[in-house]
Amino acid sequence: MSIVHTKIPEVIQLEPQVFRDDRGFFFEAYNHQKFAQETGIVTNFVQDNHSYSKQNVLRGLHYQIQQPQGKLVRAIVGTIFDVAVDIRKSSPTFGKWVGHELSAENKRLLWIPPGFAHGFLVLSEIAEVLYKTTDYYAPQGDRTILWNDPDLAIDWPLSAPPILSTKDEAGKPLRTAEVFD
Ligand SMILES: Cc1cn([C@H]2C[C@H](O)[C@@H](COP(=O)(O)OP(=O)(O)O[C@H]3O[C@@H](C)C(=O)[C@@H](O)[C@H]3O)O2)c(=O)[nH]c1=O
Repeated sequence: MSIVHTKIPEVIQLEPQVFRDDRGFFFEAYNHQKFAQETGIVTNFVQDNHSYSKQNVLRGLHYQIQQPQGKLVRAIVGTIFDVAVDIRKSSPTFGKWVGHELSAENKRLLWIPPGFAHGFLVLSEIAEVLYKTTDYYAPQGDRTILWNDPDLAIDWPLSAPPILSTKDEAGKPLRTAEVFD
């Protein structure tokens, strides 16, 4: 597994070693010990999420103000543009974002620590996304930051207007959103 610290160093891109043979391929999508050794982060994942989305679906930018979740995200079908936004007020990278392409093809994973908002845009015809989380779903603390907040200026690689949930259409700009200290 190779790891790359993104331009927000706590957000880490991981690329597993893929073993290919005549049958197909094999790789360890997650290994608790190796993840801890290579990233220095000891995680305790408690939930696995799986979503299916059509092209141009944009989910996000989501976080839980209570029970903040770290997320380890990958696409097992298709391609997504996966985005993490630092929403920790005391952080030198507060309000900054990183976006990385994750696909069934490149098999990359993105580690998004607690304290970040997360979202993704589906670039392929469909995408299935799997992600592990370090805390449970807690709907009362569920929050959404507006995907196109001009203060964030996320450069989404859009080819058409995004398909959004009602909740996400009503997201708040970072300026008025509840954030972490
Ligand atoms: C996230 C979540 C949703 N649900 C339910 C609530 C709702 O009825 C339905 C769909 O929920 P949402 O519209 O919030 O799903 P979605 O827009 O896919 O939300 C997800 O987006 C990505 C970007 C994330 O980072 C996740 O943490 C999560 O917020 O699933 C759960 O039961 N458990 C969960 O963990």
